[in-house]
Amino acid sequence: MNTRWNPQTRGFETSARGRAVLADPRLNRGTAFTAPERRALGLDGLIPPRVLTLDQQADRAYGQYTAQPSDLAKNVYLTALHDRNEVLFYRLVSDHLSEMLPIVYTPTVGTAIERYSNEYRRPRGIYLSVDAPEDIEPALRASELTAADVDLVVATDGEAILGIGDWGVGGIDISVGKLAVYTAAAGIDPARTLAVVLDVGTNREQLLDDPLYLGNRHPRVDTGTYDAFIDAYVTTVSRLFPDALLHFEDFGPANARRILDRYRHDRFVFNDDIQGTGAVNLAAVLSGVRASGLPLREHRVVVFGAGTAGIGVADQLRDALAADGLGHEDATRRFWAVDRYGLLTQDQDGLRDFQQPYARPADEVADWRRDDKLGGIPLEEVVRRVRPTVLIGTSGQGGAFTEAVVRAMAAHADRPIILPMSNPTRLAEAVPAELLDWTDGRALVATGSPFEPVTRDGVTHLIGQANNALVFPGLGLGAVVARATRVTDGMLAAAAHAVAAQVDPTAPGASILPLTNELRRTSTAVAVAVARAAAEDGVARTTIDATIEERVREAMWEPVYRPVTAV
Ligand SMILES: NC(=O)C1=CN([C@@H]2O[C@H](COP(=O)(O)OP(=O)(O)OC[C@H]3O[C@@H](n4cnc5c(N)ncnc54)[C@H](O)[C@@H]3O)[C@@H](O)[C@H]2O)C=CC1
Ligand SMILES: CC(=O)C(=O)O
Ligand SMILES: [Mg+2]
Repeated sequence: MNTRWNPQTRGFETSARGRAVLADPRLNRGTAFTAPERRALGLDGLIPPRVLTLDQQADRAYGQYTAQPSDLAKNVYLTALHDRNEVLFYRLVSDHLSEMLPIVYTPTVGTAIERYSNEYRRPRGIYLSVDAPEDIEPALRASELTAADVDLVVATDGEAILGIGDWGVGGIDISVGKLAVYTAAAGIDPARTLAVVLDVGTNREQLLDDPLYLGNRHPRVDTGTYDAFIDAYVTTVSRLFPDALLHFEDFGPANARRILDRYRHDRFVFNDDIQGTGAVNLAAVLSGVRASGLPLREHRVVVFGAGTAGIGVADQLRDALAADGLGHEDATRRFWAVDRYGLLTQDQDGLRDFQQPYARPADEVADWRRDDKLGGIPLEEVVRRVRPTVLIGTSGQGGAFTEAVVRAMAAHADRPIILPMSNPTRLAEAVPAELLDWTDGRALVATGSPFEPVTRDGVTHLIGQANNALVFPGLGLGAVVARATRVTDGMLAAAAHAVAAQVDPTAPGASILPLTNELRRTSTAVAVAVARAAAEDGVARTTIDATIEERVREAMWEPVYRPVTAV
């Protein structure tokens, strides 16, 4: 049995017949198969006689979806639909993007990952095991995709899923969820993508003890074994699919930065938590700066949670402050990074290499209040001393931006920019309604997971989602259209500026980021900006000219049925 996409006819050709057609989610259109198609594909009698349109199917599916009793059940329903009929799945998600994004993505994808081995129905993606590195190539080849067929591979090692930690093989659902967002938000062709989990074990006892756990039942491997496995993955996937962008997701803090730095200069790789998050945060701050009126170079930034995302965020923002006239050194000194033992200071043991640039000299903070239980200078003291204008949360610590912290900040900032970016929802450092209350409606807020608008004093404040989902889909699309060979800092900065340019944050209650129901428009703008930046940085393999916007739109896959020809 053989199925292939014919780019000339823009349709599928398949030797599959009967139930095999219905079992392939790329080909299957269920009750929408027409009478001639049913005859040609051996489907007569296998489907009820009425032929429905995609619109009718989408209506029915929406009814089934809304009847599900919980968010997790909705996620399971959509996963099953995805496995059954890919076009219908994307049609449904695209039609109800704001409603369904929280189900296929944060927060519910977090629950789905925690429940992976219990809710498992059928496989999706590619499962690579550290115990069988020799199987990397055969597993990738089993996708039946050839060198020119793959645009994007999203891989996780499952160690730092959102803010919920190590979930081992269940992490595959974050790769699947990110790909669903790539397609729904930016029209990345789902047939040209692969979701991967790099199963290197898990340190979560609960999983190791669970007889149903589906991943490798051993602790995470040592660094040497890990690095060799990652290298085998990167090398093999780049050889088999030389044009594919390798997206890394939710790696742990000991590995994420190291792996990115190892490959970013000579491979087509992207770490979403470092680079995508950095870009969306920069967009939120640029937009907040417009609303506040205080020039970028005058801002002071506290980052709470100095891990993969937090320092990724700091690095891109630091470069923007530097470019706004401060220079690298002075810009770096505008940052105070707080982690689990309080403010990062140069005399602290155990700082990670990527944290070190932001550690403050010990003598500068010698008289700041320390908290002995914490083992350092707490967030509240940092805020009182620093008087920040921007406060960013990437700690995974729900509620960490307390009333005292926020009021201390608001005492010295007219329009405090406060971004609780941690996911899922329950781990947000603060919720928008409280932030607006504690700041008398002055705070400029965006959050990692979705929140409802907040109305106070007659003003409705729309809450933008400071989530890398505003960046990575368009970044991927722009990189694919430009046929880029690297993801450069220029491409990330261009993405951030493009996102910020989508909104007018100056109106009362306006969101500082584009809303998710406009995600497709945002992704288009990001893709155009990224393609142009790729050309400027000399990493594009096509000419980028005035037609780029049209080319980006044309490249976007739409959820409509394509012809299926029996061969
Ligand atoms: N909105 C967005 O687009 C994104 C949000 N995130 C969120 O950021 C959070 C962190 O993710 P990663 O950076 O990937 O994880 P990570 O594990 O690399 O970093 C978390 C950091 O928080 C620190 N931390 C832990 N407890 C703390 C405490 N009590 N006080 C201060 N710091 C503490 C850890 O030591 C670590 O440095 C997660 O909740 C994740 O969902 C991550 C990526 C994108
Ligand atoms: C959004 C995302 O990438 C995270 O929370 O890890
Ligand atoms: Mg992530």
